[in-house]
This record gives sequence, C-alpha cells and structure tokens, in this order.
Amino acid sequence: MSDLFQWFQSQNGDVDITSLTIADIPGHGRGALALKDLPEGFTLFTIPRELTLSTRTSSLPGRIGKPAWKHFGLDKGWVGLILCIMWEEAQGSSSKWSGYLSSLPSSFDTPMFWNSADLQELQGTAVVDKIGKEQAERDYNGKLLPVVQSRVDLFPPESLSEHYTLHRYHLTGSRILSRSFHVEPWMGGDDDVSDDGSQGPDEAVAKMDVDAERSVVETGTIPGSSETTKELNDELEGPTDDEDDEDEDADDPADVAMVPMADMLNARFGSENAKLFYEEHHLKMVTTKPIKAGEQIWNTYGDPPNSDLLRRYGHVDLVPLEPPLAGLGNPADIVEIGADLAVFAAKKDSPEKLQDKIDWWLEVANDDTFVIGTDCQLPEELVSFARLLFLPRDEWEKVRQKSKLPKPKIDAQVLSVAEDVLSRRINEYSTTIEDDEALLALENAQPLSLNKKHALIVRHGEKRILHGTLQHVNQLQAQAQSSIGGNNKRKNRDGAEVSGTKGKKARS
Ligand SMILES: C[S@@+](CC[C@H](N)C(=O)[O-])C[C@H]1O[C@@H](n2cnc3c(N)ncnc32)[C@H](O)[C@@H]1O
Repeated sequence: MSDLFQWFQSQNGDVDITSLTIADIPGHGRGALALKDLPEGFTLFTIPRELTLSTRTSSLPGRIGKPAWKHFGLDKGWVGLILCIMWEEAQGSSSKWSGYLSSLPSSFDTPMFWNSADLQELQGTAVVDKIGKEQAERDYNGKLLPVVQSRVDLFPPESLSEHYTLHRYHLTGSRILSRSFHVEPWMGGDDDVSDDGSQGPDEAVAKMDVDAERSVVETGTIPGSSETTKELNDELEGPTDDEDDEDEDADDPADVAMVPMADMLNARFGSENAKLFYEEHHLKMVTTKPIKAGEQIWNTYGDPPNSDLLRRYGHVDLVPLEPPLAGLGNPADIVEIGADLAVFAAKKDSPEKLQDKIDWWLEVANDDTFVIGTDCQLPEELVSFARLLFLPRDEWEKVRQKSKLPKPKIDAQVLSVAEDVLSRRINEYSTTIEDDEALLALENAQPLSLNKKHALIVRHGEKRILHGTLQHVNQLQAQAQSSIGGNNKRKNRDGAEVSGTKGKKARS
C-alpha cells in the first residue's frame, strides 16, 4: 500500500502518514485505520482536483475530439468514463494515474459476476432486475467497440484483447459503481467556459466543485440519492431503449469521478466518522468525529439497503436492529412491492373495472412500486392506492376532478388488500423465512459460500420486513374485529338492535 501513498504524494496529494494507514481488514478488503487518536475536524488527506479521474481530467476525450465523442454517444451515460479508465490503464506507466489504477481491485463479489446458481438464491429480492449485465453488454458492443475500432492510433488492435474486453468493461464499470464520487465543476470565480459551453479537459479541472452536502451523501459513490441511483442504473448499466431520450434532467456523467485515496475508505450503517469536503482546488477528507487509535476510518455510502449494498459494492451490513425487528440486520433495508400485487388483491373483491383508476394513479402519483422499511409500517402510498381501487363511482369522479390522491386512511378493505399483497409478495421468494432462519442458525457450523451467505442475508432481511408488516396488519385486523365486537356487545347490553358483522355474529 505504500506504493499508493508514494504515487499519491508524487502527484501532489497530501496524506498524513503518521495519522492513518491503509491495512487489510478481515471481511472488508482494505480500509483506513487511525494510527493515533484523532480529533474531530482533522484533515486526513488532501486530493488536488486534477488528480481525480473523470472524462474532464483524462486527455482521451480531447484526443478523440468533441464531435466524435458525441457522435459515438460517449457524452451520455458512463461508457465515456469507462473508456477513459480503460485507456488510461492501457497507457501503463505513462498514465498519470498508473500508481492509482494498479491499486484498484480486479475482482468483485457483486452479483454482476455471480453464476446462475448463486443468482437463483436472490429470487424475489430487489437485486435481480437491477444487475443490468445485458444492457452493459449492449453498451459495450454498441458504443465502446465502434469508437475503439475507429481509432487504431489510440486503440492499437493488438491491445484490444488485453485492455478492451467485455470482462474489463464489466470490471471497470464495477470499479466506478463501488468507488466513484460525484464531483461537480467549481461554480465560484470566473467562468472560462466558452459560449458554446465547451471546455478543454484541462481548463475544466480547475473549476470542478461539488455541493458538499450532496457529495457527501453520494460519496463512495454514487451511493446516495435515488436520482443518482437511477442515473447509475441507467448510465452504468444502461437505460432501456425507450429511456434513452428521456434523460435530459439526469446529472452530468462528467461529474462522476474516481477519487484516489478517498476511495480506500469503507462504510458501515451509522458509522461515518469522516467525510469528503470540496474546495476550489482540492478535495479534503476530514474527520467528523474524534477517532481513537486503531479504529477504522469510515466514510458513508449513503446507508443503502443490503440489496443495493450487495449489488453495487458486494457486501452487506449487519448491525443491531431496533423494534419491531430484532437481531442483526441493516436498518436501512427495504422491500419493494409492485402495484400490480395490489391490483390482483383488489380484483378479487372488486368487480369494477380498475384500468381507469390505475392509469390515473400512474399519471398523478407516478409510482408503481411501494416501499416498506424496517419500521414495518404500511406505506401511505399503498394505502392510498388500495383506497382508490375501491372508491365508489361518485367519489372516484370527485378524486379525479380534484387530481388529489385518496387520504391514506387504513380501513378494513385496505387491511384485507394489504394482507393479500404481503402474502403474495412473500410467495415470490423460493424459500420460506423458516428455511432461511434454519440456514442462518447453521451458518457457523456449516459455512455457506460468500455469495450464498450474502443472498441469504438480503432475502431474509426483506422477508423479515414482510412478515413484520403482515403481523402488524393482522394485529390491526384483530383490533378492528374486537372493537366491532365490543361495540356490538355494548349495543346489545344497551338494548339496541344488534347488527350482524363479519367475524363477530351477535349471539342471542
Ligand atoms: C470504496 S471501496 C473501499 C476500499 C476497499 N475495501 C478496497 O479494498 O479497496 C468499496 C469496497 O470496499 C468494501 N467494503 C466497504 N465497506 C465494507 C463493509 N462495511 N464490509 C465489507 N466490505 C466493505 C466493498 O468490497 C466495497 O466494494
């Protein structure tokens, strides 16, 4: 690792090697450890902006030329950055980043590289449909290979089988996915951007900046906000064809940068004690809490659920959970529930045609997926959607006219839909929660492969939420029943007429 420090310092990076070291940490790959007690606000290292690696700082876009860069679609998505990194690596020691690139991992534990038997273990989880391997392959064939083949001066044919293979494309994409940061151009000071908005890579470097708040969240990259996640999926893994033209509002892919040294920090839910700050000419990693000698220095990846951690980074978080859940897990875990499950559940009871309501919902709420977290509460959107599906004609007309979603008020009909939805969702996994718990209990005695263990933790985390929510729904149903019963009894005692109600018939 001293090779990385040496290279970093030779490129005007500043690191305090008496305060931190990079070491192998069991189960975490490499990470940063404090060598002495560090106070809050201590600068661990400083990275000159020109040492970040992006389509702004690599000289490749300038060599290809802006019109050709655009023509090949390298200005959209992440193919441009992937190509820059592959090209810099192919330059060997003549690349400014050679000492950095040789420190990057060459294998990943992410599902992108799993075999089909291991992928099967993820059935039902939020990971499966988001891996995007096929789309990445289409981008490689449709965008990267054409430019590589058109410029033999930059990409000598004999270098293709070593540096520009599909495997290296996936590997480089995974390096970006797990290590890049969001680094925007510096907005302070004069702006050298020419009228047509063009900037040469070098002049742009001095102007990179990031909105610190955002960058912190999105650090590690990209870890962060949902827009960034979408951008990531669309750009690294590729948008679906019909999404290709819709991304005008998406963040600029030129803001995605590899940040040497900063990407050596690991992250764990709720453990952040350092963060990257952005200044005009430098990025700085600064402690945000006092850190004791020997402790790990943690960045944040935005605390995603285990399904996303596994997909992007190849690991999962296990920390103590709070009620209603217990044991170890990721407090940021979620379960995604397709709106179609609610439609199935509603169709069972409601003879009415639902298509108009569904179309209206998709237009107004723009949401076809409901998300439940570790609090195991029914999402308001699901409640509102379930109510919509059952609205009588006159109320439905009013709602439509006002363009206002139904209030998320839980009633017996909503609970019945929720019960059905949760049960259907639970059935989407190929194993039961009891199967998973038996495997987890056996794990110490009969260790699973890392992939199988990670898949087990992700799917068990999701099922725990589903079962917790189902239990909550059943409790609400029981409460409703008993209060109906209580009312009936009271009415009976009071001598009023007893109405026959579902589940609690009046006894004479
Ligand atoms: C930004 S890099 C951090 C440095 C990395 N450990 C290395 O050896 O180069 C992100 C990668 O670190 C690993 N990592 C980060 N946090 C982790 C954690 N809490 N547990 C296990 N692995 C972790 C994952 O492999 C992830 O893809």
